[in-house]
Amino acid sequence: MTRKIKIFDTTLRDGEQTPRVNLNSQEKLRIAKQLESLGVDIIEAGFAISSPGDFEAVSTIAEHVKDSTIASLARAVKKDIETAARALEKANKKRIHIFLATSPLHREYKLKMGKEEILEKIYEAVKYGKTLMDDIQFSAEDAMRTEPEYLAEAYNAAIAAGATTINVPDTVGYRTPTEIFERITYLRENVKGIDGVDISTHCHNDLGLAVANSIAAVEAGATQIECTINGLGERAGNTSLEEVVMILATRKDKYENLTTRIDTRQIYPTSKMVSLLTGVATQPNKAIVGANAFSHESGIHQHGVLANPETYEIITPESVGRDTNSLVLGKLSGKHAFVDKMEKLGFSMDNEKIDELFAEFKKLADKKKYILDEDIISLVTGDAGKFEGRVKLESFEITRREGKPKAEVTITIDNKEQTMTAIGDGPVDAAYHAINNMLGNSYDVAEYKLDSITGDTDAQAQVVVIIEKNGERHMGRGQSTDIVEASIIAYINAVNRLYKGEEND
Ligand SMILES: CC(=O)SCCNC(=O)CCNC(=O)[C@H](O)C(C)(C)COP(=O)(O)OP(=O)(O)OC[C@H]1O[C@@H](n2cnc3c(N)ncnc32)[C@H](O)[C@@H]1OP(=O)(O)O
Ligand SMILES: CC(C)C(=O)C(=O)O
Repeated sequence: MTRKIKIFDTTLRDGEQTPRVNLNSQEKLRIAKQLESLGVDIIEAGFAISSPGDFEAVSTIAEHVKDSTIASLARAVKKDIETAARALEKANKKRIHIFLATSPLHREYKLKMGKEEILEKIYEAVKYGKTLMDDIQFSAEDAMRTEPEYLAEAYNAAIAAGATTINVPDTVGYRTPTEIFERITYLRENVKGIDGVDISTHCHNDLGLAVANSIAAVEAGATQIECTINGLGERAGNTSLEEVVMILATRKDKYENLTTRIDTRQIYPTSKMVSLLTGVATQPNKAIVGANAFSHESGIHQHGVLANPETYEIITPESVGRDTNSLVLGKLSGKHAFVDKMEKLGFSMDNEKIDELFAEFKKLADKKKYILDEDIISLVTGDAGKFEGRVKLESFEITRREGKPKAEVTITIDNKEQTMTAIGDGPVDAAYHAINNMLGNSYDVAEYKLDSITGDTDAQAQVVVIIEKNGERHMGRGQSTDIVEASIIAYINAVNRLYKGEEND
């Protein structure tokens, strides 16, 4: 009998808990739309009570993404649950994800609650959630370090109150696959009504076992996997979506009865988009989506692959959306080829947006010989990341004076144009000095990261800058074929986000 495995993506919630990652609601919406095209069953869009920005992101996604169920996290607290329900009001399919920790450490030191009090809180919270919507998921935080008998009681309470999914997180990534298998088996044998609900797994990667542990949970009967694109998440991250999905898809001999709704051809574009928008690059040797995942360097391997790719490849690049011989676009390409490429990469948008992006594409094609898939993904991503703020770059010029770079930068601040020159240790440093002089402020650049989006010397660069003021950090991103321009755009983007944050305070 076929068993459908639901994919619950938490890139926008646990993934956003990755240190330094901070997405605005338009960026989150762009990712959510892509997750919908990917075929994700449930998108955890955020933690609505945590900030006005997260509330806005959850409600925007609820309004615009209709195929996937949209979920918001909530503590076992009435105001969290109410806020989650309000943010989800416009969703076609919605879920509140209520959590409460159950392990001895969390009970004693964090919650300062006894066992009975926790069981009551679980029951009350889920019961209250049920008055607001039908689909309620309950997670026992730190389940895998909780006494098995008590954990079963916690899930008994959640199911008795009406939970439709019970999630069994390995919150600190402590367990091994055998232990996960045994724990899920134990719960299946000891929790009342468990056959009528989905059993979910949520594994962290502290010991590098998140993917293996998720698969072990599924082998023991779990029907939902919680995961993130590129394995993003708190500390060492979560189960990576691309890896668990491709394990189930590739090992059909072993998992012939398990299916997911994921369109695997959307995996690579989604991974690239998330990496560009979050500013977190994937390591080259990352399974499935890393730059080297389908590269063959050594002679014996190359010989084998030329004779038959299956000698050294268990997955085809095409099956995960890494088209090796796809149509190359350039400055002479027309709109049909452009739209065709966008569709193949899983992006659907209205005609007005396509016209806008096509114009951007032509400008880029004037600067670059070939436009690769990564360039198209970055065009769409860059568009989502655009942030119209108080400060705008008009022009800049870099020259050298007495051996040092000199930047002349023109910006508008609240529509008033200003020009300033400054000298620096390098061209970026000089440009930042000039901008700071015009802003009348100097921000600490806590981080500056430069990545190339594609190869070649005419490649697009992505710069991520994090600036700091009064202990608060603001991330900005810029993309251009010119690294100084990308750096200036990223800095101005970060300043605009800082200003926006101050307006909201
Ligand atoms: C395992 C996970 O990933 S859980 C999700 C983690 N994600 C986040 O924490 C990001 C978003 N969090 C936030 O924005 C804030 O922590 C908020 C808005 C939720 C709460 O902020 P604050 O009210 O300032 O509380 P703070 O974060 O300092 O402490 C958490 C409080 O919630 C309590 N708490 C923690 N988990 C739960 C829970 N599941 N149910 C009920 N109460 C809880 C803690 O005991 C503490 O209570 P106290 O204030 O009475 O001591
Ligand atoms: C809220 C829960 C599911 C969580 O993120 C964890 O336990 O890691």
